[in-house]
Amino acid sequence: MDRIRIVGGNALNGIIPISGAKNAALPLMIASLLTSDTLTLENVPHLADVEGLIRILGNHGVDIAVNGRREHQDGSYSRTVHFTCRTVADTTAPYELVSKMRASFWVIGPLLAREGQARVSLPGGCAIGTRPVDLFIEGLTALGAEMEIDGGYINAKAPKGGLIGARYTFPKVSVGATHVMLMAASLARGTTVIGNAAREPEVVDLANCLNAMGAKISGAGTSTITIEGVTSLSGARHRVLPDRIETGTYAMAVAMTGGDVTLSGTDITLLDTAIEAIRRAGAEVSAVDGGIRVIGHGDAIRPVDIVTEPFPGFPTDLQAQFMGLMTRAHGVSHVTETIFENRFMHVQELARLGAKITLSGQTARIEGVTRLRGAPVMATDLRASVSLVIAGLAAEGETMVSRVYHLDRGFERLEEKLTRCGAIVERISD
Ligand SMILES: CC(=O)N[C@H]1[C@@H](OP(=O)(O)OP(=O)(O)OC[C@H]2O[C@@H](n3ccc(=O)[nH]c3=O)[C@H](O)[C@@H]2O)O[C@H](CO)[C@@H](O)[C@@H]1O
Ligand SMILES: C=C(OP(=O)(O)O)C(=O)O
Repeated sequence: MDRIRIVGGNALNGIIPISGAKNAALPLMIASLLTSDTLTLENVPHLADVEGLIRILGNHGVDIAVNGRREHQDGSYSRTVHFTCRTVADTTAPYELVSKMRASFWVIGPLLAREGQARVSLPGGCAIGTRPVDLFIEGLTALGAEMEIDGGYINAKAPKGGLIGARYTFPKVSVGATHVMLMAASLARGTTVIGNAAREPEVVDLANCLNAMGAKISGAGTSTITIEGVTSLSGARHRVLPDRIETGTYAMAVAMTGGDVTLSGTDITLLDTAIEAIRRAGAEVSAVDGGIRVIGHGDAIRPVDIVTEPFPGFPTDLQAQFMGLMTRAHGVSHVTETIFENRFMHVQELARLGAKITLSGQTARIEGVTRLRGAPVMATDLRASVSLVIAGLAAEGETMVSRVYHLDRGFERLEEKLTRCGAIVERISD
């Protein structure tokens, strides 16, 4: 199993190219199930989750052609992938595949809309909470589907003639359930109005792509989304939006190690709340042509309290990384997690590096320390693992991160990107 070895203490200087967003690419890829034409996606990141979903879509009958990568001067490369699902080969998404990645459960929306039925295993994904699927069941039921749980699977059946547009208001904001409702309602008869929809940029990206395919969606990015159903969707070409979580992660790394880094190919407006928190912590962050410039001052980090919330609030997917940053702040800060009930697995691992963190319910109290010391640590989930990497970059001596398969789900060429900016980071394959 691969490990990542980090020797901390170097400031980061240079350019880090930001990849296409994992959390946008996954629903966009799934949208290819809605049409018999080709959906072409540009800027698709090369990640374990994307490769996993390619296998899952293949099982449903999607032909996939990957165009070679093109290296750019800043070290970035773009991958264009063509997805064609002439006919759906199988409406079952089996446990062996779906249990590895939560987002693969979302195939339930397009399968139900296009084929009138789906049998999809209950999902897996990061162990950060119970992560139920009640909102998907309620939402699709509102569109007229019969939903039944049987042997660890959801059996979904559309009424004769297909799904029917309806008004449905989510009792709680869910990114995944909003994605699924957008895809399902696009091919329903009549108009659907979704209340309390997720407003994340990845939802807007999916809506834009579906509209390019012929859907009639308005209001994405607000809490009320209206979808006028159409009888069929066509192919389209769409560019996956930049990864705001990767952007925020590297910005926090620079804030922690010090240095001057341009994050290229990204957009500051995707993560206003996180940028504001990083600025309050003492780093200088500005929009520059084609990206964001971050100047960190390493030893002069100020304590900042944050609370995770659905977009546009502080993203839960940056909570662990921000806690890493706060471990070296001058003073006490508080990090409150409101989205997932078990997203503090990084706390005990950060403690191995010398961090002083105490937990009380959903709030962590972090007492900044003057220095962290390298140690062996274990990745427990995707974002927790990268928080250990950035803490390792700022720690004295060697940090060895094990179980890096978590990291490979969501961070493309992490060692390479950091090494190019002066960090000592290497992958050790045992
Ligand atoms: C692949 C992807 O895009 N994953 C992101 C997506 O996950 P995901 O779409 O799974 O997260 P949700 O927005 O659905 O979850 C938000 C909250 O709603 C709850 N919930 C959700 C569905 C449901 O049927 N019932 C229910 O109670 C969840 O347990 C959680 O407490 O949004 C999360 C919140 O921004 C991010 O952390 C994940 O990185
Ligand atoms: C939690 C995440 O992914 P997933 O929803 O696939 O578990 C994540 O991207 O941080």
